[in-house]
Amino acid sequence: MKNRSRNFRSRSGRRGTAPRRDPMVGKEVDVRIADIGARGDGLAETAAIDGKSVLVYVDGVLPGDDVRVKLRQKRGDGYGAEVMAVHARPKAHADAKCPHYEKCGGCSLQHLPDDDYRIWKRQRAVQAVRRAGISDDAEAEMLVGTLETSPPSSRRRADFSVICTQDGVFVGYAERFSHHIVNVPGCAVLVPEIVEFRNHCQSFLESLPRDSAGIVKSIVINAADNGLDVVISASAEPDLDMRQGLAELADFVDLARIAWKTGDNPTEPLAQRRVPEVHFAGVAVPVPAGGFLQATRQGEKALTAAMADALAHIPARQVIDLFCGIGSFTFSLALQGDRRRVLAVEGDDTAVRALQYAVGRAAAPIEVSRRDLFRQPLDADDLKNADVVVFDPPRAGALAQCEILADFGPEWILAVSCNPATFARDIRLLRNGGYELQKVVPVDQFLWSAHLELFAVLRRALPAAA
Ligand SMILES: C[S@@+](CC[C@H](N)C(=O)[O-])C[C@H]1O[C@@H](n2cnc3c(N)ncnc32)[C@H](O)[C@@H]1O
Repeated sequence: MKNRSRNFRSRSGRRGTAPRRDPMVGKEVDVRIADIGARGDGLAETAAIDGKSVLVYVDGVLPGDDVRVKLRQKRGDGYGAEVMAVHARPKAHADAKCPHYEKCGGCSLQHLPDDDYRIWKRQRAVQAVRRAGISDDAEAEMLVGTLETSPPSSRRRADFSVICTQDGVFVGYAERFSHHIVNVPGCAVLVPEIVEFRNHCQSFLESLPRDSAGIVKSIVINAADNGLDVVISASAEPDLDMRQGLAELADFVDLARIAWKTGDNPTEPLAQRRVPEVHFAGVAVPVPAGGFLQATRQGEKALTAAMADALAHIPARQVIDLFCGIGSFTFSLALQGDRRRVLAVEGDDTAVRALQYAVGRAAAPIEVSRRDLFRQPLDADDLKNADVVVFDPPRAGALAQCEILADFGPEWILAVSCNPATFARDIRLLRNGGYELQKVVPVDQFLWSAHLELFAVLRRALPAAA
């Protein structure tokens, strides 16, 4: 038989064999949605070419929906699919809350009725607890508290992609099923100041010649307590018109600061009208350009309150706050309730400097240390005087640190996580090292999306008395 696979030249110039087209891709099949998966898609099954069952991930559906879908692309162990026709919807879908819902890929779960959404999100926490090794369903259910949800119009950080072409200027989020960017002038999750600034920004870029506007690639905006802090990332340095235009825009909308970043170069402030600041436990902390903030003030408050609640029952003098950022938790750990000494550890230099500055001004009992906790986690000696360790790592989790905590950690650990998968892995490690998971609080700062924050209290089981 003739071999139909075409020879082609790869980018490296070497000859290879073109990947064979997957015969399932493009196929239309009828499915019934069984469940909502971890990323918020409806889950269904269909028969593959070999007759075996494969998973189908469908956007914008509810369990029980009967739909005809087109398989679009291979996705992990199954196929991503798009609804072509609805045969039956036993349960009504909720009306979208955002005018951009149909196009924008940002918050894909607006079609879930409110109660179903809250139950689904809380169940993500219950599943993470099960994956951490607690196989008893009733026990996992009992450990997980009520979902703390941030309201619409409360997200204080936006990371917009920007595309300026002859077709127009787009400042927003990736469209569903595509790399196109959709403008979001009425985004329902961001704080109104950010939405308003996005709209001004789009108009400003539209007023420029396209090749001049075309260097802008993304805009990161943090709503600090005293105004917006904006970082524009671009492929080239700004020309004079761009600099002047952005400085005027900063004036017009009363931005705290606007800065420019070309490639990997350091960020250059274009206009600073005041230093952007946030307050933690009453202490003003300068926000580094593009620095990390908890996504909503309400989410930060819920996490801090859960921490204070746990600490009310823990006699702690010495606390270690790992992956502390600019101190969202550090100041309340040190200054609220019993005054405690805190060692705050963070890898990012700009965050460390901002925190050190605020600690100095507040004369707080906090020592700040810069350290890469992936490569050089705290060891047994570093941990020996701590009563409590708090950690809040990025999405990758705190594997290296948890391996050491499992053997040498203090009696109490308070864990925060923005990724249920790495949360489950890290908590399992700690449980294997002798910690008992006592409580989990799910915190929803990313309304109508699949993202979830988790707070957990762990206590080292004491050896039984002889
Ligand atoms: C989820 S944020 C939490 C920050 C802080 N706890 C808060 O709530 O604002 C994770 C933090 O870990 C820091 N980080 C990331 N990788 C790190 C590493 N390898 N070592 C130390 N810190 C790191 C980031 O800079 C960031 O500040």
